[in-house]
Amino acid sequence: MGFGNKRKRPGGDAKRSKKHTAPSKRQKTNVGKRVVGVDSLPWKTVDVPEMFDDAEGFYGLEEVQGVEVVRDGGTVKFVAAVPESPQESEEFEGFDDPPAESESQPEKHSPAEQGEASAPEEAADPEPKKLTKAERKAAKAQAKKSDDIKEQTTKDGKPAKAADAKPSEKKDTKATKPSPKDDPELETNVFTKVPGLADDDDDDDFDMSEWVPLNLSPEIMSCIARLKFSKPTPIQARAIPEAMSGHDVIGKAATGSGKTLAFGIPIVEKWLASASDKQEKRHPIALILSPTRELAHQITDHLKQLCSRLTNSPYICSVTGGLAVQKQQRQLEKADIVVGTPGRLWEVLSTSNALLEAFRGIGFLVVDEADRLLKDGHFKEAEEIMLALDRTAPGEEADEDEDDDDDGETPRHNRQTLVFSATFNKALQQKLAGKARYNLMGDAESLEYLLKKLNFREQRPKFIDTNPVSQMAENLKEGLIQCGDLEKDLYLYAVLLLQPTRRALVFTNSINTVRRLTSFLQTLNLPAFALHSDMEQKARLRSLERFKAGNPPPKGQQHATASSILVATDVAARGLDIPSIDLVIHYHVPRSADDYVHRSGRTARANNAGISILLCGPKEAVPTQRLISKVHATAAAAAAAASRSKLAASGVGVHTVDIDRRLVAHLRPRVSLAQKITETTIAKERGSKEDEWMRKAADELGVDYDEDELAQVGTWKGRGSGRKAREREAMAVSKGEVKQWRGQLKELLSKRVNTGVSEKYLVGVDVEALLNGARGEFLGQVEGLDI
Ligand SMILES: Nc1ncnc2c1ncn2[C@@H]1O[C@H](COP(=O)(O)OP(=O)(O)OP(=O)(O)O)[C@@H](O)[C@H]1O
Repeated sequence: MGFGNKRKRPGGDAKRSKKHTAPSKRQKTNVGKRVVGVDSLPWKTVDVPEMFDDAEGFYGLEEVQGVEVVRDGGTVKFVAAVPESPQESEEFEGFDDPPAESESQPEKHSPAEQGEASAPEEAADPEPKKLTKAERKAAKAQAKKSDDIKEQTTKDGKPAKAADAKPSEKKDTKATKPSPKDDPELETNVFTKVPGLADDDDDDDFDMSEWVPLNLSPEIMSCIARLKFSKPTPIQARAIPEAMSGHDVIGKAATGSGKTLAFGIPIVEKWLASASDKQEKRHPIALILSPTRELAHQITDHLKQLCSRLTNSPYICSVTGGLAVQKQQRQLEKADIVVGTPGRLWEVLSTSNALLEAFRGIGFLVVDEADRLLKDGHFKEAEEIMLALDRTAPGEEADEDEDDDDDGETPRHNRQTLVFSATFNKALQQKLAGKARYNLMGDAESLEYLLKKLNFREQRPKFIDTNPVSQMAENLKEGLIQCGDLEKDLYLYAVLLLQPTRRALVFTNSINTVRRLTSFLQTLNLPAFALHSDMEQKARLRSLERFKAGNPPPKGQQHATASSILVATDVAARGLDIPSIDLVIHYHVPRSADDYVHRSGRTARANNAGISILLCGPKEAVPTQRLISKVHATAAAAAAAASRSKLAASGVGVHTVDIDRRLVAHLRPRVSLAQKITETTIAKERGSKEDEWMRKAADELGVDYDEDELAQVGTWKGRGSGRKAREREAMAVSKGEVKQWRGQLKELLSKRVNTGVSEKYLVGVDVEALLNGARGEFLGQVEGLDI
């Protein structure tokens, strides 16, 4: 019996009470009943029945079992069937004050509640835990270093202070426990497990020696061994020790280079150190700000994976828009690590002084994708959060130096601030690196000024730049296809068809183009899914699920196509870590060099190879040229300076991909039909929506709706009139005609494309080889583009 998901209607409870009042026999005999507050009911996240289930009731929806709804005068009260225990065995004795939340809420770190794989302490296996070989090895490697750890000093000669005493000195290494199951909480389960995550036994002989210099606790070493990460990435190797020594850190590293764990590991280490000290309710230890919802969920998931073998693990939750607020409020009350988007976080935090007060005590404030988060539409809420964290609570004594915020003195708070991105504005980089005057009081528009708002604890945060020469991932190959402005659909289709990929990500600059291209590719029988900010959150998450679920094409398949394609706006450009994306296509040239870096960075992650292809029309030639020179300027200069270097030998930057033009021409009939079908379908949908809107408007105005008259009004000749005219034309196409086109397209798609040269059929083109310099037929030249 489940009822009362988060969409329960006010007033609907009394009616439901009839349906749900009778507890089962088993409940009557085995459970104690008590009155509890609605927020104290043991809500459980509704599981997703199937991946693509359309049913209501997941993504943030919750249900509760064994609850009676009883009317008490004018109020409705909830009698929860709570499991009987020595402390909780009292029979229901009538209405009383609701018991404290802790009595009826699942345990703070219970796996069922958190979706963590770790077991609650009371449910611990009575058998002593056996360590895997890797765990033993990790612990041994760490023990070898323990003397050094004890004597560890900071550069200043002071004793190391972050994670002040190592958890390893305080905790029993045998406490670590392998985690048996996946996270059942769908909202944080959007991203698949880290590939290569092995069963415990496979950890045997896993060499962790390269992690030893970081002086991590045996628990964390064991967690990392489980993830099969044999060595820290450069940003991890440099940022983790600084953060663990208590410093503020600004970290810059290429896309896909492991920045999440660079801040995640120090946070979990500190939590482990403090968790062993305290029994009472803890304050949250870290607040992590992310610019997009998907990234917030991904970070949450990544940190949960890291902690998945800890017996006692931090409660990690995400707080983002598009999902149930009440659930997030409840989660925030017991969270140790919170990952969220600024808008929703501020919405929830600003309504509760208690929450705000709790968050004032955080040990870490992390700003991921800082350059985006501190710009765009996010800054206002991010600033509110930062100000609120530093503000004295109402009724609290104001500190004497209250105006510290602005005078550059040490701020009152005691948190560390960790700021990460693959891209920072150049002038700021120079300042952070100490090459220019360092003054975080720059003009109000600049990132420099916004960083000032972060109120670093230290005058000079540690700036770590692991990719000063090239911002692009090392194994990324970049190509450019020059084509006519109206031929982009054709070349997009050609690349997707010719280049075998497991997952391809197509970026556009507009939501309308995402809609059109998704429909266009689907019409061509390609598995395309849309992602943009105008979609409902549930649909966004589902698109990502579907994108990830695509299967690789069968081996030896002649017409190799991408197994799944995501068509997205820049909402997918930052941070998303989806395994096996091997191709990124920029359908539109990105608006900025940084956008290009981040978009391209969705492939070639964690040392994997990947290809980024830019489709460039004549009108885009100039911005493209600028963009490329900006992205590759430093690398080109470095290559020129050391002309015998490998980099110079292989050439720097973007190469033109010369695809055989005749091959592409053979695809034209398919593309033309698919374009006609798509445009007609979209125009009809839009038309009927507009029609409906006009009807309603006319209704409200009390005037007659005259379709013909309104159609006349729409025949103006101004801006957008061409599109309107095309739309009208498309709307006039009969259903029969569309059906006929579909039939023709089906016929074409069922046949292999004969390239006209004797028996030669269209087969995959090795774009990678083309990028390496093997030349196909020249595709066409765009004036003025000389790359
Ligand atoms: N030490 C490591 N060894 C191997 N893989 C790692 C290591 N650390 C992290 N990874 C993996 O690398 C991938 C990229 O990590 P992450 O998402 O943190 O990158 P990022 O630097 O934040 O990228 P972006 O700039 O795009 O946000 C993830 O799949 C992660 O699991």
